[in-house]
Amino acid sequence: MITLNKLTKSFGARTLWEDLDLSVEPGRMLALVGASGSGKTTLLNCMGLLERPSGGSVRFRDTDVTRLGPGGQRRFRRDHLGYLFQDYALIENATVKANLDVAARRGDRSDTAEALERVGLGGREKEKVHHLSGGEQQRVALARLIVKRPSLVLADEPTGALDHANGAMVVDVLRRMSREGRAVVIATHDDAVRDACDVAFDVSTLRMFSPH
Ligand SMILES: Nc1ncnc2c1ncn2[C@@H]1O[C@H](COP(=O)(O)OP(=O)(O)OP(=O)(O)O)[C@@H](O)[C@H]1O
Repeated sequence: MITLNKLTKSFGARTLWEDLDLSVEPGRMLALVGASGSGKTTLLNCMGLLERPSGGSVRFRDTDVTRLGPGGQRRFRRDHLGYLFQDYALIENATVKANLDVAARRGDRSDTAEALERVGLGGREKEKVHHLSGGEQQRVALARLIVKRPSLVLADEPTGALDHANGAMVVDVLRRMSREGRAVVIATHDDAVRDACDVAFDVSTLRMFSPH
């Protein structure tokens, strides 16, 4: 589904990685691991078109998405991508429900209550996001992903701010999304998250390995 070919990223004179090849198929869950500063977040950002690679291509199905114009990139993000990032990217002064409705397809808003139940926030639709705790906001972002059903999910340390039970719930939800045919990529330092993935890629060594 998504294929990175000879991807290179430099900041000034510093090269994070060079000629990185990686592909993720639908139904697969991939962990991005590696030392702090090795470039896991930057790689996710390049896959999600939030940052431009210095060289190489990012192909989604048959399209090199790095070559799309601004409108094409916007549609690609809107139609295919789901982000689960540390800053949650929620609309803070809107309600939980309004945040989920933004992601729902037209005429398909009935899923929001179910998604909130799934992340342990059942009945919290009317609360303003800025009144929620960090972990609760992270779970709203997860519920938004469930509602959006993107073909490619990009998650950056999705268990970072959560206790053990909620961390396990997040992994479970992502696992289920991959079983439904989505490609899921998770940058993580958490061994339990890595071990729940089908395969892992070490951004420090550019090697793929089996976490099991
Ligand atoms: N916009 C930028 N300009 C310059 N350097 C940057 C920029 N963004 C990231 N970097 C540098 O690139 C390196 C990789 O950062 P990145 O956040 O991708 O690493 P990471 O593997 O996700 O780290 P961590 O595990 O600590 O979250 C860091 O040294 C960071 O300072």
